[in-house]
Amino acid sequence: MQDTLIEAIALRHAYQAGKPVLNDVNLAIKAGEVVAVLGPNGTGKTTLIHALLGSVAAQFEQLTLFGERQHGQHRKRALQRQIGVMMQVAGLTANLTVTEQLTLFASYYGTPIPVPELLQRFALTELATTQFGNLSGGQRQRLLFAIAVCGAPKLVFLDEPSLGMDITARHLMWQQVKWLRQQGCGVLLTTHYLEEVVALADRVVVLGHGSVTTELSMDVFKAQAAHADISIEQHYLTLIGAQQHVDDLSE
Ligand SMILES: Nc1ncnc2c1ncn2[C@@H]1O[C@H](COP(=O)(O)OP(=O)(O)OP(=O)(O)O)[C@@H](O)[C@H]1O
Repeated sequence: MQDTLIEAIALRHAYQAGKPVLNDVNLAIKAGEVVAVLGPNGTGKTTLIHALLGSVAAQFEQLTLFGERQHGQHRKRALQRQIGVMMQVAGLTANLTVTEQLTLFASYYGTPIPVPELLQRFALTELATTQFGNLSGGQRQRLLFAIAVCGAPKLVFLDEPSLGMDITARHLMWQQVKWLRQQGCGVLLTTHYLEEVVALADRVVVLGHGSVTTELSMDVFKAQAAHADISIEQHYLTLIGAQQHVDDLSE
């Protein structure tokens, strides 16, 4: 049986009293598994990652991280180090070069991935001496992804990692996610690109207004679409209850 890396039961969070963003969300990620968390804008995907990391004060019935029960917001440093995180908003020092950034972040870990390997894996070799402030949006995303995995984590949270990436960079990112999975890493991926979900995910979790509305394996997701003779995109729109809305707009 695969190891469960993280398991949350009845995760709840509200930024403002009386306005819950996460409502009793259950989520588990196993070693070597890519779980795509999907849902329309504002349904709580980023908040879910913050809640798991303890960067917001979420409540839960139970949260287990690498087999250890967690209490409140605190996460032990030793456990945090085993998690790689790439969030949508991440500021890095503008005047440090790509190599300097990677060297700095890798130095926080005991057995990091060597910087030359990171440069090569994330197609950053030609940008090695470029300062962060002079990188394009997609190049910054590649660097942020490399930083997220530089400590050879067991679990990775990727919040819309391919935002702004060109097609080549996106495919390169996919290869690296597949490589992480081969290493036994568990991956939580949020994305609005369904082709990415089909290429990478083993399991799909759909959030609607902060609750899990659908959870199914990628095989079942694809089979349901094939059975209904509709595209993956149409199937997803049906699952989130938006197909009728799209049909109405196109009439
Ligand atoms: N720091 C905050 N303070 C107050 N409300 C917040 C905060 N961050 C997010 N929210 C609200 O919480 C809800 C969920 O936001 P979240 O960013 O988790 O959604 P998301 O599913 O990741 O969206 P997207 O697909 O647009 O990235 C939204 O209504 C958002 O306005």
